[in-house]
Amino acid sequence: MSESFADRECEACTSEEEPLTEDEYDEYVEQIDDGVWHIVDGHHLRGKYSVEDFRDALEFTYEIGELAEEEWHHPDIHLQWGEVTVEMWTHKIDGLHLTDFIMAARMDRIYEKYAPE
Ligand SMILES: C[C@H](O)[C@H](O)[C@H]1CNC2=NC(N)=NC(=O)C2=N1
Repeated sequence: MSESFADRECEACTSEEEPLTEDEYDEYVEQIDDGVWHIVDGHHLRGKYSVEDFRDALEFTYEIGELAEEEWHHPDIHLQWGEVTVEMWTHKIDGLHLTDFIMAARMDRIYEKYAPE
């Protein structure tokens, strides 16, 4: 079985790289296709996570932030009672990179302990 995206290393990207093509991101999104993530305008990933309340949203957001700092790859995060919405793309190339999908898979792994019963 191919290595899961959550276990892959984030690849540092350079501004010389091109954003992923539609064929590439349609293939990659299958690896994280869990009802959370969708591709928006071929430009970024949007993930909507349901959580119990505001406290869980805050704690989940903090853990995502720590991951972003570790990997030096940062999402936009919208935090509200019971839901955290994440938007992920690579600023340097103004589009999607493999790293964005790896980060999404890592966030899904963090989410496992925040998913409501
Ligand atoms: C200077 C530049 O912002 C940094 O190299 C990092 C910071 N975090 C980042 N996060 C994301 N999503 N894309 C980037 O290109 C990026 N670049």
